[in-house]
Amino acid sequence: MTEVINKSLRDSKGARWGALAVVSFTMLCGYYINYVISPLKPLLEEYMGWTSADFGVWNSAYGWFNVFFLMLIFGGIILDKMGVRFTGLGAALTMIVGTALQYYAIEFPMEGTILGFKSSIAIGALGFGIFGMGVEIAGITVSKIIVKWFKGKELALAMGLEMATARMGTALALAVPLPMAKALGVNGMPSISAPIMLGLGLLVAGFIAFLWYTFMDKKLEKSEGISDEVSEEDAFKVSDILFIIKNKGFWLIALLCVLFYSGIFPFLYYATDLMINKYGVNEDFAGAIPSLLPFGTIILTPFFGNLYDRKGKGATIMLIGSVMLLAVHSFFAAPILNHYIIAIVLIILLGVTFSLVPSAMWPSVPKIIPEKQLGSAYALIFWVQNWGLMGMPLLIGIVLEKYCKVVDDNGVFSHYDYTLPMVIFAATGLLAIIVAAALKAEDKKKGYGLERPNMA
Ligand SMILES: C[C@H](N)C(=O)N[C@@H](CCCCN)C(=O)O
Repeated sequence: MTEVINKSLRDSKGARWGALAVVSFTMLCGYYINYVISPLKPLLEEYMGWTSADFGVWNSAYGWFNVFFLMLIFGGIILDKMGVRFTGLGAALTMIVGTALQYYAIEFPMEGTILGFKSSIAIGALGFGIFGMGVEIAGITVSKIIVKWFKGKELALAMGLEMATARMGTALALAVPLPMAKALGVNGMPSISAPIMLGLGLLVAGFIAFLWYTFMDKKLEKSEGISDEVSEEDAFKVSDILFIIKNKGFWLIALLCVLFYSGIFPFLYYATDLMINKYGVNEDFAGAIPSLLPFGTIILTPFFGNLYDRKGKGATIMLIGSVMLLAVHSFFAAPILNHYIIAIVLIILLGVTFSLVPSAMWPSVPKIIPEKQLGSAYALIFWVQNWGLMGMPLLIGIVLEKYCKVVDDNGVFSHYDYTLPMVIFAATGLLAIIVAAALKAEDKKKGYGLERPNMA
């Protein structure tokens, strides 16, 4: 007698890792645009008259719509109501529209001001804000997709691999734009918009990849006997938000997330400039040092994810990562430690830190929040995190402009002193330690299972 067993497509290794590869590529394209202007800061100041504060405004715009217009929260609700296919395609399209605006602002600089900002900064920042909305909603959508395919399996490894792939986009963005803008320049004038055009092309490719994923998603649901992407029973209800925000474990993860990521992502916006101003690295190579950070995470995030899947200890991993964040930024702040080799070592250590916390944090959320509320839970965490991603670049930009300009004997600007900004970044590490310790204690009390392996 032959036994017929209906297997979910999730059970096929090829199908689930294939789906992961496709959606991870979409994230890689988005992460490239996240950082594309960071290495261009010196060129933007020299050739387009930007100040550090302009740079800070542009980068903080990433969170404007997510934070003030609650677009991330709406995005999470849409995700739980409409499903991953609709939301993911919408997010990928939004990234393209936002980036087109950024390209326009850089390629066709405008005179005058809008709402007190230089016109080009205002238009470009608007574009970055729209892009930020798209890439964040894409991020929560992809997180939900990974849980859909990998729950009870290699969840943390899969999330680690997705982040690793996305970070290749970050590495590309830190290493390529400056040499590319210079190489494609004409008559000594660099082509600052060219790296953004490259990103636009990548985003279109990312959109096509996600379109491909939607077919895989349909197949998965068919294999599980689901005809409608969101069933009546699973549909999102407003009471779900109340359930999430009443959960102390959720708030501790959200707080740790905003503190930890405020010490990393905004730091990356300024890292190339830090290398030039503090460590005296040549402009042409300065982006290469921070780009080591994502490279390290590409290997280590899946490594720690796999460790979490098999051995557990998620809360401990997050605590160790937070301690390392404080240590690394404190060394960056120390004025006498200014040899570029120290910068390289610190960036590598920051890469380890940046692998530890995310590899344990994101796969821990499904241990605290049920799957049908996951879209909204990830969205709320991203929303809290976006306050930091928005506020921190602005704060650092203003601090640099007001308190960190060093002038030479003739009163001419010579360089930025990065001590104070780095002390601010170190403070995020200190606060993260306190929250990570509280999360570990809460896990012990409530039994979320953060210290237990993910795999059954
Ligand atoms: C910037 C974004 N809000 C974010 O936090 N991204 C995380 C990845 C979160 C999704 C994990 N499946 C990152 O570390 O890049």
